[in-house]
Amino acid sequence: MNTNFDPVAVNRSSTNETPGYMSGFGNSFETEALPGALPIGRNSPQRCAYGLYAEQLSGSPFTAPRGANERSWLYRIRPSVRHSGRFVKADARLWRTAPCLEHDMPIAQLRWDPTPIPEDELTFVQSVRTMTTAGDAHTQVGMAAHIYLITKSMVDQHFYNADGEMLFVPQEGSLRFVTEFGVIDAEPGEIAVIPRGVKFRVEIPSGPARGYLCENYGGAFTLPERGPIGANCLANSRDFLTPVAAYEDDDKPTELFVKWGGALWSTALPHSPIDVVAWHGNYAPCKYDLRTFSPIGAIGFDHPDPSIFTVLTSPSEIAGTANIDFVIFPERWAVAENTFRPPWYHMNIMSEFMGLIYGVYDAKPQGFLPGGISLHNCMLPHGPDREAFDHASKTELKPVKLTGTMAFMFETRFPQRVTEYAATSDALQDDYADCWQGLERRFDPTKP
Ligand SMILES: O=C(O)Cc1cc(O)ccc1O
Ligand SMILES: [Fe+2]
Repeated sequence: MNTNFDPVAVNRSSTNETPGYMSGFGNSFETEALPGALPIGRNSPQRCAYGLYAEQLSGSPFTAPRGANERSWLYRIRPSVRHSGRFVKADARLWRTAPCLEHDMPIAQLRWDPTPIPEDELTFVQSVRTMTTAGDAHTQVGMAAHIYLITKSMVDQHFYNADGEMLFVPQEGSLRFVTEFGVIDAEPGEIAVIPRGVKFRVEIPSGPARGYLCENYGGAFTLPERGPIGANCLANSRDFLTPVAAYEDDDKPTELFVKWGGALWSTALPHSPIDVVAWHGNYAPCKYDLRTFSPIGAIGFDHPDPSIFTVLTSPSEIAGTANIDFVIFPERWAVAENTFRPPWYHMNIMSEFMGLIYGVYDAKPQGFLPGGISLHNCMLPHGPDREAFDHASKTELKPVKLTGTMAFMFETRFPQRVTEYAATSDALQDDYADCWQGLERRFDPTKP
């Protein structure tokens, strides 16, 4: 895995296997896999080229303000309505949807070890295990945080999620998303965002894969405002990559799974739904290399709020109060003078689900492992463990580079409820809160 950003190593272009990407975030893209497949100057001609059907996929209400209005036009071999018409309930296994009140976990700071990848054959849909849920999918607010442990590619199977948009954070093994819009390859260090309603299958070209998944029931992820930072840095639009059109003309029957209303359903399709020959619009999947994030930080003193590391935000109706912030802690220099450099001790209204993709997280040098999880819910105190406190209080404050590290946070305004699976998982650490027990009294009124 390449933990350092090397622009040459970033796969932005075509390979023999995947047709390539277009650069930009939320652009009005247009792409066609056959010349002339895309109607010019109109969306819905009387007859589409090549006998294609025109279909609109909207991710926002038609009348959403322009900046939040998302839709694409797809030109496909068969319209999406060509399913069997009958949906049957499928086994959602450990995939849960908010509100999920199955477990009444006592309030606590929680931490899980990485969950080993099982031996059994598990496709993406079978492999999702929900750790936390927040809000209510039925009212399109909140989120769920899952892990996935995939050991088998989806073959003649596809999936779409009507309940939410999906933000994939690969931690081990790469994922190939064969989507209606084109093909995305994402490796650890990269993320992929699949909007609500987009059909796809997940393949594992390099073997078993483990990672994190945020299911966003609320407003679509978008770039945060930069405010006084200006027009550059943090996540730059051009580093988001959306696939060019690529289609399958395949009449093999396929099973289509749909997550809808908090349940998993399945129906039969007589053909591959990856049959979009051309598309245009601003509602499309994308990937982003987290190593292209340009962090802004304290170059004087003090420790800024972690919102400076926001990659994507899912807004709520209240300005500045995110449904979800996706925040990363990438490689960076720590240079602040006369400063306790790791995160301060804190209690926050937002609830923090953290994962580690690789390396060491500065506030938790022990016990928070790549593939592991910590959960610091609304108003539950947390901060550096004893070891991190001691080190940061005594260390010489010369410039230090935090290298080879990538932690992240799904931070939501809603308290996160722990699922039965998460609460009973062997990976749950029973001694996590002890990491702060060694923080003894240091007060001495005679020593200012
Ligand atoms: O709790 C954490 O480790 C995440 C975090 C990091 C930081 O730099 C400031 C606040 C915060 O919640
Ligand atoms: Fe925190």
